[in-house]
Amino acid sequence: MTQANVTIQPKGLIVSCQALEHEPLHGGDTMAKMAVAAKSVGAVAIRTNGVNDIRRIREAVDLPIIGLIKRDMPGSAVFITPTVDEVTAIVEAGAGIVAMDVTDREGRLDTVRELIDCAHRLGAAVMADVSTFEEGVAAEKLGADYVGTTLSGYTPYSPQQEEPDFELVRKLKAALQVPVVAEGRIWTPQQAAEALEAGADVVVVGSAITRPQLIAERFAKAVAAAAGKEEKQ
Ligand SMILES: CC(=O)N[C@H](C=O)[C@@H](O)[C@H](O)[C@H](O)COP(=O)(O)O
Repeated sequence: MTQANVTIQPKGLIVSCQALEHEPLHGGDTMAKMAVAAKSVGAVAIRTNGVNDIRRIREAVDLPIIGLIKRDMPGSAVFITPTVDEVTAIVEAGAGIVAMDVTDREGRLDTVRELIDCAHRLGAAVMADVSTFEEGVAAEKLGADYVGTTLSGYTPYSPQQEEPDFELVRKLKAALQVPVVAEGRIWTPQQAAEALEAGADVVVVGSAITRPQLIAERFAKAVAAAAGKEEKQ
């Protein structure tokens, strides 16, 4: 798959290496090390947040980088690459693909074209993070090079579920020309494989690989539940 100057090997695994400021792995070269680990097992690209991690990962691995900047904007629910300032910073830091919110909130679909055009002018491709089928269709029309299911479950009007949204993957694949990225709540290798069966061109896995506190939490909860059961017996 070639968009702008970037190629992502189809049917591959993309590892999202992200740690926000409040997370234990934030800072330094920890996410770059995660990216090295991902590359060592054949990951075809890395998705990451923030200028520091984009730069460090750019130096550490020669894989395509999907960059984003999460920024809270006062009075807005949009937080993934909200403005052209972030688009510019992401490309300058070395990402070849810019991920951004392309949801139907706060008139975003009317204003996001400026961000998409900006990324393209700078020579980068665009991954649209959407939450519904309609947003995916709109994203392709607006010029996005990839459409990902990233935000399904994170807008109030999209399905709120614990499982990945494979139904959205299926519907997008049937309607779009651009590659469809399955992303969000993929926790097991089986689910990653299922994403491809649903029609995804590539699969992004994040927390299940790179957020140890969330991985550990699942074990801790299972152990606590089992301990509770034993006590009752
Ligand atoms: C909703 C949102 O903010 N998603 C973010 C987008 O970049 C990341 O926090 C996720 O880790 C990423 O989408 C991968 O998903 P998961 O970690 O579920 O595999």
